[in-house]
Amino acid sequence: MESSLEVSTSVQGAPEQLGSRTFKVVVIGDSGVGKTCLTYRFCTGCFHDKPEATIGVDFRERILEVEGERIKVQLWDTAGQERFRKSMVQQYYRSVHAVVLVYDVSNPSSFRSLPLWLEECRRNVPGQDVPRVLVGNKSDLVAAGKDRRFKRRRRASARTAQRGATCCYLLSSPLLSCLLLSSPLLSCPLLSRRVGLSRDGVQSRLAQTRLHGAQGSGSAVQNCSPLAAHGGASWRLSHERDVRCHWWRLTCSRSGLRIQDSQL
Ligand SMILES: Nc1nc2c(ncn2[C@@H]2O[C@H](COP(=O)(O)OP(=O)(O)OP(=O)(O)O)[C@@H](O)[C@H]2O)c(=O)[nH]1
Repeated sequence: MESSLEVSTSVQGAPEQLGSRTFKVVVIGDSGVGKTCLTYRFCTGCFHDKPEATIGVDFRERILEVEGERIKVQLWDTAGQERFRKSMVQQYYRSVHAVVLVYDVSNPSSFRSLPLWLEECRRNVPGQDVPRVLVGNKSDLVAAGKDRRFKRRRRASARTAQRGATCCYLLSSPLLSCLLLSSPLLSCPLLSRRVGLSRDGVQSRLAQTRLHGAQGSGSAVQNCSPLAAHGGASWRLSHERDVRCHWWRLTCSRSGLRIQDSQL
């Protein structure tokens, strides 16, 4: 198994602290959906020009400040190809704090695979309802709003995924909100406009965000996302069985990260 470690503290300029808490986040999804690019970008602030297929797992880390505390986010970028995962899968999920599921918005088959990935999660973290975040990557490959065929396909596959992903979180904790809304994203003018907040504003909203209720307990829907500030759109936290999923479509390209929201 090959692995590498890329540590970045530069994005927020926070020096690593001895004894800071570590959060393990596993990133899963079909091969080629962009897991390496996404995690690399998050940790280094740069786009990975020539990523190779991940063998086993690559580790990347970044220090973030959440509610006044410096925490270490350790991303496990796992191989999408079955032959490169093999018997390691159990290790990936050991003591995991959150799982990020990635699909490629231009590749419906990567979307249809989501229930299988969720099933893998369930098998490996039995009895634990870990937060799961769904990311649709490569939205640059779909001319938004123009390709009707794709939209129809996406709606159909979204319904399928919804059935499989009945317990999907989005922005399910301050940690994950920070993870996705941290400085590389906020430096993107489009997102700043959408959020309608300065970075400090976002951070302070995140500080007010609380994960409501524990795993699986009744209804836990809360208006919490900083994105709620944009145009009155209601972004909600949920882990109710039949609650609709909220999605981000995220583009990680050479020119930066771009984010679009949509509600299924
Ligand atoms: N157009 C576009 N291409 C992307 C984006 N993100 C990644 N890619 C490309 O998608 C290809 C696969 O990216 P990876 O990050 O290696 O995919 P992966 O999911 O880590 O793949 P495995 O390691 O095999 O599991 C590369 O050629 C990337 O340049 C994106 O947002 N837009």
